[in-house]
Amino acid sequence: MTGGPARTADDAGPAGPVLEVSGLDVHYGPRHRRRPALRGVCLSVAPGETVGLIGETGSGKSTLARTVLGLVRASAGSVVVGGEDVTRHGPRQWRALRRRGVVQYVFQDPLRSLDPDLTVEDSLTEPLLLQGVPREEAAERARAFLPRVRLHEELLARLPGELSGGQRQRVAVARALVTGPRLVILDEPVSALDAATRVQILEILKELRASGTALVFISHDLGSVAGVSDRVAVLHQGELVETGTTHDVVNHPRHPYTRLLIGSAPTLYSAPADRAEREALRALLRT
Ligand SMILES: Nc1ncnc2c1ncn2[C@@H]1O[C@H](COP(=O)(O)OP(=O)(O)OP(=O)(O)O)[C@@H](O)[C@H]1O
Repeated sequence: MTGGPARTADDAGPAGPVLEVSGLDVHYGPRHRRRPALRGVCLSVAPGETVGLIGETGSGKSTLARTVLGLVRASAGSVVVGGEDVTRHGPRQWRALRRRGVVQYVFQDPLRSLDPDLTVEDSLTEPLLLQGVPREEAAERARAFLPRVRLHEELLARLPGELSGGQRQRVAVARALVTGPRLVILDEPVSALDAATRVQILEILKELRASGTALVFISHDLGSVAGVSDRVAVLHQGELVETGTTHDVVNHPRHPYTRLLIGSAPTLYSAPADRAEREALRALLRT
């Protein structure tokens, strides 16, 4: 970020975007074999908004999530989280940001989001304790959050390994949201779940939208994000090719790749669902 006094995540006004990604380039590999994973990505997320980020495998979705979480370095452009430019943050600054609970995350595999040695209760109270909430109040707030993710109190004493996949993911969602962060990045949170559990988690996410936390919901499947998201952003080969309200993107997709994605989504109505047109769109994308 250039110019103006340095701002921190705590003094950012509530009206400003909670996430502002501008002209983001990310490369992987050694200098002589650098390959671009993201090119010129711009994405803005307002407080309390849910944005679905979709794209097929290898399009750069996880790279974008990991860059926003400070796990991957940007080669160019900027990432501003809660008003704080985090693009050049080092590990120590990131630790401080995570400690303040400005941004949280949920990964596809809940075992990656949860410490296998912490009980459900400890997993839920830990982020609150890190923020300085007294232990008793933290335990109370963790307990009070359980109904919002449809978990029963009797699970509080269990370790992640003693839960079903769906229960684990609900704990991961609760852990990410219990502190009321400004922004939560969910990277394929339902992809590893069976159909019934997927629907349950999607319903929970839909209800949690009212909490005021902004969600970036990443998926290769437009059908999963469409029911939950206010807006949808479409990544194709490292570039954001389309962004719009979910209604507009689903009903009037402008980019051929978006039309292809919609045509491939079995649960969505779409004009180009016809195989011949899909093939024509595929050919267009290859040129
Ligand atoms: N650590 C890494 N080192 C080198 N290349 C990587 C690394 N991580 C990802 N890539 C490459 O960057 C590109 C984008 O990968 P990314 O994982 O962001 O895609 P994605 O859309 O999340 O895919 P998926 O849906 O399969 O998770 C791919 O070409 C991938 O091979």
